[in-house]
Amino acid sequence: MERTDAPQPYIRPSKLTAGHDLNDHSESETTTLNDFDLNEKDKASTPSPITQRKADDDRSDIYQLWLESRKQDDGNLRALGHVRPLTWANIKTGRKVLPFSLRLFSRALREISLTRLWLMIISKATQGVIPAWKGLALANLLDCVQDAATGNSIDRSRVIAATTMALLSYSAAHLRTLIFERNEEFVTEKLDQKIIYDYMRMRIKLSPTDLSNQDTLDLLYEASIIVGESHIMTAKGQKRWLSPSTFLTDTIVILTQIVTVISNLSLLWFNIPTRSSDVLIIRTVAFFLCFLPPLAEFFQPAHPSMTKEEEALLSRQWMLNWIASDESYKQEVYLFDWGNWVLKEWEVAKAKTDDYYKRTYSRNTALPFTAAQECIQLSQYAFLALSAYSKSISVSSLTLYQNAASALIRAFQDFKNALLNVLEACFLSAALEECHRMVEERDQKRAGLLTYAPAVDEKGRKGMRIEAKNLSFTYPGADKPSLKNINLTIEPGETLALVGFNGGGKTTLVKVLMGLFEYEGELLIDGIEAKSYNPASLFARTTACFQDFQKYNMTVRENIAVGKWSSLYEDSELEAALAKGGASDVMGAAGSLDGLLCPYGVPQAAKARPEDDDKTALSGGQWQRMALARAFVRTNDASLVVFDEPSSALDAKAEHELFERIHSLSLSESGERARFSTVRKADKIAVIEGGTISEIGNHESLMKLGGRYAEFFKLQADAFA
Ligand SMILES: Nc1ncnc2c1ncn2[C@@H]1O[C@H](COP(=O)(O)OP(=O)(O)OP(=O)(O)O)[C@@H](O)[C@H]1O
Repeated sequence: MERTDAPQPYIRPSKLTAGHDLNDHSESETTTLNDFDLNEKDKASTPSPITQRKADDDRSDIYQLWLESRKQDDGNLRALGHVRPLTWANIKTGRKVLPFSLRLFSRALREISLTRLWLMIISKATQGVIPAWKGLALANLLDCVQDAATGNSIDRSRVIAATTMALLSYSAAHLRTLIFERNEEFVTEKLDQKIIYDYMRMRIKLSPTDLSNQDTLDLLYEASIIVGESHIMTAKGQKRWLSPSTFLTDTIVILTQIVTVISNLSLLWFNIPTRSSDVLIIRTVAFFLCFLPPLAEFFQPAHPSMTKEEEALLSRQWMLNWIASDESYKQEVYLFDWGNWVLKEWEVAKAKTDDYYKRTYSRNTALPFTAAQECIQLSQYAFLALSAYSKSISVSSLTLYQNAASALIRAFQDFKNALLNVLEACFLSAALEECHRMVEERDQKRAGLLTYAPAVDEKGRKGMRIEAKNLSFTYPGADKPSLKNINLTIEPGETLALVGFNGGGKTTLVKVLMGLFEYEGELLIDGIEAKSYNPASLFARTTACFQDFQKYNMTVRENIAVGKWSSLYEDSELEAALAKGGASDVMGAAGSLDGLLCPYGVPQAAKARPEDDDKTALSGGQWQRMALARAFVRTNDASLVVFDEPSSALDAKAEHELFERIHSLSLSESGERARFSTVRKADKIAVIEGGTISEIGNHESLMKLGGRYAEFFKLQADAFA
């Protein structure tokens, strides 16, 4: 990578410190340099959440089919993660979705040898024949017993043959497991791992913009179920977990059950020995009676669906459950004693979600069908008992019939459950395939974009030249823009500090300027529209320490190398970054660069678990220094350096040292005390209020203006006087 040792610009949104009630200032007091208010035309050009959703109508066929699978009879969409019922409409949609789902699985199956796959299919098919074989073997054995009981002569060879067949049939199931089980485990494990790995890769590639689109989030939620990360909600309100191999294993279960059904039906038709002339009647009636109980299953009406409000309350219930059980909430729950409130709120939410279950059970549609099944089953036995009474049927035939009938009922039940699972897996994997497609399509588009290379300007300065013209941004789902008509220029090597009220838009502006969000208006990097660059090439030239940095439960080495993974084993580089972040003492506390850090805060609590024994817990400020080291490790490659509230958890000495280092990066002037003193050294200072720049200039010009900046500066200077 090319290195830049020349001055680099940094954008430093400096937030006003607590203790000054600056939020009391009304918007009307704002001294506005430019008229940044949106006129009607500008408002029209700012994308509203609705126009964003409309644009999603252009989505692919997979997306449309996935959406169709969520449609309910009343026209509303089924809640995410709620099982689709087994209806003809869903089966038809499933058939259309199948080629897309198969694409996902065929990619994963390529990793598995065809021989192994065929072995699995054959072993499962043989499993389907075993119940019929067992039934037949038992019937033959019973025939021998009956002959013996009625005093007929015993044919020894027949008894031996029947016993051997019974033994073989009963041990066949165990033998099949012994021989093929490992292969089945291997195939499903490989399939699961490949799909989960691809899913992780896809999620890693998603940008913050992707993740702020509600439709994408919906797709991701359903995609996360098929990889076993999240659960599905059954019609009875129970949680169930699926795995990627569910699709394969349950498709094979369907095949197995088809074999079971065919083998048992042929057994019933061809192998019930009867002794009288009413053979055909008995066979026909017995045969068709077997179909009735399972058929009744398919005509059960679906459970009612949840309303939006019930769905939201169910999420609230889970959230409250999480607050009660997760240790990260413990401190506040315990100290503020709001555990009882959590329990009470859970009960309130539960009372409302109970309405759904009451509705489900008041319409217990399963009952008449279960009763019908039982009646049919009883009538089968009554019919057969009568046949036996009239000596139309033998004991062995009766047993064979009973075995075959129950095997058929079980097979239909398993067939139905497997079909339900395959159908669900089909829709969920379609959601996953759509996410893959989106990411692939975007990657292809990006391949044709420009690669950013830092230029040297006419004054010999390296770094990015950033120019924003009428830049606006609205968070997807928000009803008003967070940034409105921002106009500013940062020259290479220049420093910009952003100041303003909480919620003014400083972090949002920084993230938009970094290319993390899509925007309206123009953003030029070295004179070229930012959207024309491949974002990865821009990010390779950017470093940042975010306000909401992460604490990784990893080694010190890994915690820093997050900023530049190529330096993972470059000890001197990592140690230099630690020193720049003021975090050298962290290495001392952890023992070495390989010491494990614990993000849970309180060491005793963390060490309550054996796996946490060798971890080092850090203070808030120490974690912030680690995050700074992460940002500093890539400063040599960076043309844009961003610090968003880098000193919020630092003590006064550490803060002073940090800004000294930041200024040495950008060659700014030497510093004074406290936070605003660091801001005054920036080449440009912008005051952000209500998503617009209300003042921009250097410290002297803004002080002379006597506007908002001068007011902020005076307030903080007074606080330190
Ligand atoms: N993910 C989001 N979705 C919708 N709106 C958001 C989101 N994040 C921020 N906002 C809104 O954007 C506005 C600007 O927020 P931003 O975080 O940029 O402010 P800030 O100036 O950095 O505030 P602070 O000083 O408190 O960090 C706020 O009104 C906030 O409600």
